[in-house]
Amino acid sequence: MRNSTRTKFLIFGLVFVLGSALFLIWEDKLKLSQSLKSDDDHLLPGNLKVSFENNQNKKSLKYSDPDIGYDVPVDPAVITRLQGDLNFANERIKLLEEKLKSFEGGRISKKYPDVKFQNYRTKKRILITGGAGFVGSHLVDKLMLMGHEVTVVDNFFTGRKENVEHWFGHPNFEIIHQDIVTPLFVEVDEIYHLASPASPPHYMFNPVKTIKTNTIGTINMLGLAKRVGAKILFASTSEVYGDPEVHPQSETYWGHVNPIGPRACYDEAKRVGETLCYAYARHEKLNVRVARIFNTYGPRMHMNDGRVVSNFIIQALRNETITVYGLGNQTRSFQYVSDLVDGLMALMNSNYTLPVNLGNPLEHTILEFATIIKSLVGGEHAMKLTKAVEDDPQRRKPDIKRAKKYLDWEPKVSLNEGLKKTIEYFTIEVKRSDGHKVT
Ligand SMILES: O=C(O)[C@H]1O[C@H](OP(=O)(O)OP(=O)(O)OC[C@H]2O[C@@H](n3ccc(=O)[nH]c3=O)[C@H](O)[C@@H]2O)[C@H](O)[C@@H](O)[C@@H]1O
Repeated sequence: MRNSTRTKFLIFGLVFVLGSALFLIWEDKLKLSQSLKSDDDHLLPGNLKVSFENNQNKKSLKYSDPDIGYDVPVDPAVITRLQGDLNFANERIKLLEEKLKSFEGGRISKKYPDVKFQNYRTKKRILITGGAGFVGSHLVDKLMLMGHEVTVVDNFFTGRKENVEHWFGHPNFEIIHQDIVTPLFVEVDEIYHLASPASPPHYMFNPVKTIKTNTIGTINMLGLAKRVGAKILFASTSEVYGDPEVHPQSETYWGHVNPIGPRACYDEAKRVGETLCYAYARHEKLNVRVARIFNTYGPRMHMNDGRVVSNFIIQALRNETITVYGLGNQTRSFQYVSDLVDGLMALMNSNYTLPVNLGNPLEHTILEFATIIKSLVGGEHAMKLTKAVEDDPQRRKPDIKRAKKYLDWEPKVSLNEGLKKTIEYFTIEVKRSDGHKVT
């Protein structure tokens, strides 16, 4: 009796288990067909394998389980939608992979020029105001290659990020987007204070702003130098000599500036900048350097700078008429940017504290200069004499005896060599700005 009861229980149990299993399978199938009917792909169970089989023009879905195979008829619209979703997902993956690649290229595996190793005693922390500008960015390159820590501060009025972008992400490099008319707090050993618009059209664009940058901005930088005990170099200009009555101009000449003319915002502001430097030097024992920079040219000059070098080269490259202001017998002496950078560094590293002219004494009239550029660019270019510029200095040539004696510096790059490099640079810039592909 006992045994037959046990057997009955066993049979009952077996039937129950089998029944439940069959019910579960039926329920699963029901859910599947409902999910397909509901036309909602989010309900598709994860273990479904989609196989697009054409069976008498009907498409079917299958379980991925190899033991149990169901062919469930499905609406072709669902398959089309699934295919669309799959394509969309693949496109998104491709896009994300490309983004990841560019991110890695830009940040992680970026190649920098080889930078010299400096130990903690020789490595300097250097601030360059206007470091994204034409001269500033070449100075950045030189100091970075020497292995120093360089911080650039620029308001990007005439400076451009692309001038220094090759250093972005380097551990020795930092860039601050700020106008130096607002005080700046950084810990540095040396300051190269170059920030200011420099070409006549740029500095005349907003005269009051040019004055503020060279006065308030300079006070801020001198204050910073005082606070942190840094040495500071102020980028002054040959324009402090105005339209000179002494030729060539030596540092002992006090100049001939019209204090109320259109150039005064720059000339007089730079003169006040120098005055501020020596007031701080006398009263605050600040270690100052003053460079009087003469006409400088080279790659990274602004295309719309309006200066004679960029204007003439661009006009020649575009086969436009070369515009000579006035009679063209005014003179200038042009130095290549790498010579200037060497001079600035030599001055900073010297013990000489009075102003020093940095320029190339080779003097040309503007007409001669136009002819030189025409012959280097090649082709036939018309030349036109246009209205003279107000207060345009008529003669300019640096006396560089001081720089030779105290800095052991003189320019090395010939006009021919420097202009060829500059023309190469502008050839690419002109193509780019005219919408041509640059290879
Ligand atoms: O480097 C210097 O010593 C100072 O002088 C230059 O000012 P400037 O000499 O007037 O420079 P440019 O604008 O290049 O003019 C040079 C001469 O070429 C003439 N010029 C300029 C442009 C042009 O299209 N045609 C032309 O004949 C000007 O009238 C001027 O006589 C710079 O612009 C200043 O930043 C700098 O401080």
